[in-house]
Amino acid sequence: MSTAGQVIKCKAAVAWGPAQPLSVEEVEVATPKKGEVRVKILATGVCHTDAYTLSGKDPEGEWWPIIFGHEGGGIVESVGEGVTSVQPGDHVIPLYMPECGQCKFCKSGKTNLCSVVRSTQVRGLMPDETTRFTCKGQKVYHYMGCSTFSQYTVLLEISIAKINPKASLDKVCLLGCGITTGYGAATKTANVQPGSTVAVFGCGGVGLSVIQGAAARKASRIFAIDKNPKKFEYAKKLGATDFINPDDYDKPIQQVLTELTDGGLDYTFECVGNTKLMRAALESCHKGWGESIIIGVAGAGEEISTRPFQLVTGRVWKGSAFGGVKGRSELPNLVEDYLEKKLEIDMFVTHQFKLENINKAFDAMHDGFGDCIRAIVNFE
Ligand SMILES: NC(=O)C1=CN([C@@H]2O[C@H](COP(=O)(O)OP(=O)(O)OC[C@H]3O[C@@H](n4cnc5c(N)ncnc54)[C@H](OP(=O)(O)O)[C@@H]3O)[C@@H](O)[C@H]2O)C=CC1
Ligand SMILES: N[C@@H](CCC(=O)N[C@@H](CSC=O)C(=O)NCC(=O)O)C(=O)O
Ligand SMILES: [Zn+2]
Ligand SMILES: [Zn+2]
Repeated sequence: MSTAGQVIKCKAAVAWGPAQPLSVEEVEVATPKKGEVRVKILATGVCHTDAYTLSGKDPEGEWWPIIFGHEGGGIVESVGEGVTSVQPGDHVIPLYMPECGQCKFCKSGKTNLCSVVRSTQVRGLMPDETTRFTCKGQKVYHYMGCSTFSQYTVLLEISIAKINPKASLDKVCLLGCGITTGYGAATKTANVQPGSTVAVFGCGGVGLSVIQGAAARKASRIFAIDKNPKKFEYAKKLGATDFINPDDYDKPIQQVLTELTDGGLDYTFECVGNTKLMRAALESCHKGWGESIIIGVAGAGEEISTRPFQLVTGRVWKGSAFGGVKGRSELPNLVEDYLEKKLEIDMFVTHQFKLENINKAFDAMHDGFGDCIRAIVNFE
């Protein structure tokens, strides 16, 4: 029976305040307005950025109660007025980085940072300054324009990538953030060249995806750097050639790496969110041309530093959001790569939970034993 045109009551994990466990509640999900789409979420990954904002330390995340989640996969349930690019039944990935195709950023051809709705999205609102969720009579805020920790969510049409329905949503949901971010950072932001040398600081879901991207670009040496040696098993399978635990050395990691690579690396990537490691990653780059890409999200108020001489002498510091990938036009190609077995995703799914146990998914992510790359919440 169609639910189009009706308010849907369903389950969602609601965050009522910072640093509290999520609470699975019945929520009401309003009908999609003009340019909006209501999506039934089948699976969602849990990303460190969800935990970061839940911790209360995200300067852009002060809106409670809120429904987190931004790494989902689902099926279109109904569409609002004027929506033409998707229809009920389409398989989709929500995008925290929209692609409107019209704004200054989209038209520049230089960036994926579509900014047309950012001012409302970071305040947990739809562009009309309202939300589509209520719970216990209270307004509930959206998160990163996605809110995938809900059985149903409302998204903007420009925040949806339509994908091949042959792909399992409980795998390709990871393209909604972690895998696309790392893979894109290597293949788009850095544009790693064949034969080059690469070092990846932090081998979680994001860093491992950088490794996969660097291997796809036929880098000659790929250093996997992590304090947790269990991550090296995954790194090796994805193409890393060298494995370094900084705790095994009594000198700075940048010195270790420059000595091992005749002066430094062509590309380095920081995939932890640690500002000291960001400096180490920059200073591990080769003089004259080495590029360091910051991907990790650092804590509020933290700043990066280095001697300006590091830049004067030709090292380049860059950042990457969502891997520089334009979600609507480029993400569906990654799904095709997955279906053609050119892109590994399955290996990243190390833990699965039902929505009722979503807090255990956060625990798994934080457990520190190194056996969780990505925890998935399955809704069905
Ligand atoms: N820019 C963007 O668009 C995006 C950014 N992010 C950010 O990227 C970062 C990485 O995400 P994700 O891969 O999911 O995170 P993980 O925590 O899964 O991975 C980080 C890895 O780095 C290890 N580590 C921690 N400290 C060090 C250190 N000093 N030296 C070497 N290794 C270290 C961790 O080990 P251990 O587990 O033992 O702590 C872990 O294995 C996060 O900050 C996240 O918020 C995520 C998605 C998009
Ligand atoms: N709000 C935080 C910064 C959060 C951040 O850097 N987000 C990344 C995506 S992280 C995904 O897991 C991003 O792409 N940001 C681009 C944007 O426009 O928000 C803070 O203020 O520190
Ligand atoms: Zn994320
Ligand atoms: Zn745009």
